[in-house]
Amino acid sequence: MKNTADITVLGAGSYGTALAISLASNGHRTMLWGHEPEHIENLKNDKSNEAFLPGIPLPDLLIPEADLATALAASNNVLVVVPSHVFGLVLTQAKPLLRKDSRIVWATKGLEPETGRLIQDVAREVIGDEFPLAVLSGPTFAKELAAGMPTAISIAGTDPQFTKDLVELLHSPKRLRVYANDDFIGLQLGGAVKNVIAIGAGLSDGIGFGANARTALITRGLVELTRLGEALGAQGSTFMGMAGLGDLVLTCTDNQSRNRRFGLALGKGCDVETAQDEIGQVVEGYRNTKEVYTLAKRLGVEMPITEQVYQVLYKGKSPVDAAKELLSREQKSETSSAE
Ligand SMILES: NC(=O)C1=CN([C@@H]2O[C@H](COP(=O)(O)OP(=O)(O)OC[C@H]3O[C@@H](n4cnc5c(N)ncnc54)[C@H](OP(=O)(O)O)[C@@H]3O)[C@@H](O)[C@H]2O)C=CC1
Ligand SMILES: O=C(CO)COP(=O)(O)O
Repeated sequence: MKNTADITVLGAGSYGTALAISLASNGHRTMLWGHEPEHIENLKNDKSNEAFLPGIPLPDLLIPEADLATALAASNNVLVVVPSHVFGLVLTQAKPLLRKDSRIVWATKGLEPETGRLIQDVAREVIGDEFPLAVLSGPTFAKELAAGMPTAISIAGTDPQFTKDLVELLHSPKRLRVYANDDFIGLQLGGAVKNVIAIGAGLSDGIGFGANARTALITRGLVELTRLGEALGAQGSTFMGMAGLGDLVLTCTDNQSRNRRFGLALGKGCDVETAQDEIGQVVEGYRNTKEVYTLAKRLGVEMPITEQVYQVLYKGKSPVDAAKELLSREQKSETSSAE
């Protein structure tokens, strides 16, 4: 009993801890693995994750664990919640320690560094095709989820039984509503592209533009996401749900979003490094912008907002010049399928 769990969470940052708290609060024994033994010791001693979610108590059923082998032996359900740029690395470390019956779900939002591949492709390359896979995606700030505030999320995967079991584990009538979805690609892509648009919204607000500009960015950002998603085989309707519109509205409008805060700082004249240091947690959109831009170019999909955010982050363009370029684009119909 001591070393078994209903689910193991890999990644003891803000979101991994929040999901582990949520699972444990549902009455499930949940092991939470983190790669820094000192951090895990602090979790055990403080009975909270003061570094990432200060003041929020860890339920008794949440067991912090520093040993990856112990964590992976404890349960066949493995929820990976590390930043996208280390997802492949963590899964590679996990691979020889996985059980034969392991099932892998991730809440990571992003694409593979440099190539812009979906996380599912990274997972398949590392562990092969035999393990059931799933993804969680949607508008879920870690702090609110951890505090038990009402939240909704979507889930999709390759194996209906795994998806059903995950809904059972995660769903709570008091705190977390989980929607099953059959668009595995769409859910992954939504979580990555919204990071880029949230930076764009932050840039716009940082410059001093108002609600009109922010809302236009959300609306046209949704069009960009849908266009890229359909080119990848996702269903357009997915993006009207939690993993599209939901996460875009959340992260483009609320300063809990690190991507939005990053854009805000840049819009006010801060440099990339200082803005990242001040946030002190992962800003997925910084890398994701390059990845989404690369993917869109490869597929020949027009993504003008992404293109301008890319120019600001990687080509030294000023946020004001980027905004001017977006505004001065040629007139077009709102519903045209091309740009
Ligand atoms: N926070 C949120 O509200 C939400 C986050 N997400 C997604 O969840 C993912 C994780 O983000 P989040 O928890 O917020 O990020 P944080 O920055 O809060 O935490 C990241 C965690 O990953 C750890 N980590 C870094 N490198 C490695 C590694 N090589 N091996 C193991 N662990 C590592 C960090 O450890 P260390 O501190 O030692 O570097 C840290 O504990 C991201 O893809 C994010 O987009 C999705 C929805 C909501
Ligand atoms: O994905 C998130 C909420 O759904 C978290 O957003 P940030 O990574 O921008 O903080």
